[in-house]
Formats: sequence, structure tokens, C-alpha cells
Amino acid sequence: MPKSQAPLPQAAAAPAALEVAGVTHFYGKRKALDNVSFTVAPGSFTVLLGLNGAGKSTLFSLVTRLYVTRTGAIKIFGYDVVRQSSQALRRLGVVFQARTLDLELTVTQNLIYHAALHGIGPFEAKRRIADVLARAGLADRAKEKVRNLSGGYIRRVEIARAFLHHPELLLLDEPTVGLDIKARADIIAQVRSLVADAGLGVLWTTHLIDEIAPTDSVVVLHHGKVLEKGLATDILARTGTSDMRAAFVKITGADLSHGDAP
Ligand SMILES: Nc1ncnc2c1ncn2[C@@H]1O[C@H](COP(=O)(O)OP(=O)(O)OP(=O)(O)O)[C@@H](O)[C@H]1O
Repeated sequence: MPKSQAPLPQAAAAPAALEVAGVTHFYGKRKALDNVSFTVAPGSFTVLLGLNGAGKSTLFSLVTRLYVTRTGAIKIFGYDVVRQSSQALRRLGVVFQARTLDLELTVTQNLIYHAALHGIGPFEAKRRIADVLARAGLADRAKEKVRNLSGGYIRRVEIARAFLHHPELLLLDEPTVGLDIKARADIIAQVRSLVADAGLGVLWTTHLIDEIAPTDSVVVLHHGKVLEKGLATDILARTGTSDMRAAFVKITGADLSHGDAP
């Protein structure tokens, strides 16, 4: 073959921030996840949308290795969470649904403790804590006891803490549940700025449809199955709807009239 016609070398595809491939999970005989597959691109804000019982927390537990994946595979930047767990989990930051800060410690003390757990020395920890608190708009709360903070501020500290070891993928499980409208908006803005400024890949699980922006990637999980995935705008076009609430109803057939998903 003449040199000019030689095939170009294939560029290796960059791994997804998160790849969930064919994951099925049972609780006894109950199938909570059924052949679930989707990806989160690096630097993207991906919403895992599903009503209560859809399987969001189960998936969360499998990604964070609370449960072991038995069918299918989960990879973080190409590292399998079961077989290469330290490389995979090093790249992961997590904000759990339940509050996990020590209420009796100050904001800084909580963050120092977390930095030490990740092997970050005191000098570097101080620098990073100043950085994450500034990003979260919490610089003036550094010395405050967590007990004295509102629910919204506590969540912001948890997000700042999850970013302290500079993960490339951040998982948040229903992070705005129980917060008022202003606190919800602040938290969404905080995480969206981490995506824009730090190139973080985010998986944001929620049942709150109004948290979705047109440029977000969306995965619709319903009764353990992925029924739709793609950019929010593309989902609207495919379903012939003008808002995500109508799209969700069309995709899932769910009845939202009793206020399950505002
Ligand atoms: N430990 C468990 N044992 C048995 N069944 C469970 C367990 N945890 C969850 N399930 C069931 O698995 C299914 C998925 O639950 P999961 O908690 O993952 O959903 P979810 O989307 O996170 O909902 P929620 O927001 O209510 O937590 C549900 O039918 C639930 O009842």
C-alpha cells in the first residue's frame, strides 16, 4: 500500500469518568437493577433521574463499593471498582445522602481530618482547605462549629470536603433533599462551578426534575431499568416534549400528580 494510503493509527479513546456496563443487582429475589448501562463523560454534569425506589441508592452503593458488583462492571477512568479498587476510588469523591460531618468539630477540623485520611500533609491540607472553602463561599465559616450551621451550609461543607483530595469524578446522592429553594440553588451552583472550573465529572442523583439544565446529560432510571439517556435537549427532541417533566412522564408512564416528583 502506498504510504499516503496507510491507515492512520487509531487514537486510544479517552476512558469515561464513570462507566456502568450491564449491571444487575438483586436483594434476595428482588431485582433492584436490571442490566443498567451508561457513562459519565469527564467534565460533564450527569443527572441520574428516578423516583423513589428506582434504584439510585443501590447503584451508588455499587459504585462506592459498599456492595460488590456481581453482574456487569463499573469503571472509574477505566479502573474497575472491584479489581482495581484503589486506583478507581482514589479518583472518586462522594457526598452521601445522610450527613457525615462531626457536628462538634469546626469546619476546618472536619476538613483536616478528611485530608489526613487521604494522606495529605498538614501544609498542603491548609492550602487545599483554603481553596475548597473559597470555592464553596465558606471562607468566613472556617472556624465555626458545624453544629451551628444550617442544613444548606453543612451540605456545602460536605461538597467542599469531597473535593479536597482532588477527585476527577464526584458522586452526589440526592444532595438537596430537605433543603429550601435558596440552599438548593446555591448547592447546584457550587457543583456546576466545579464542573466548569475544575473539569470534574459529576453524577448527581435526584428525583427532582427541576434540577436539570438543558446542557446536562440525563439518565432516566425507572424500576431498576435505564429507559432513556442523553443530553436533556436531545431527550426533549426525541420525546417531542417541551420540558423534562413532560418527557419523564412520557418515558416512564409515571403518574406525578400525587406529588412524588415536583
Ligand atoms: N437493603 C435492601 N433490601 C431489600 N430491598 C432493598 C434494599 N435496598 C433497596 N431495596 C429495594 O430496591 C429497590 C431500589 O431501591 P433504592 O433505594 O436503590 O432506590 P432509590 O432510587 O435510591 O430510592 P430512594 O430515593 O427511595 O432511596 C427498591 O424496590 C427498594 O425497596
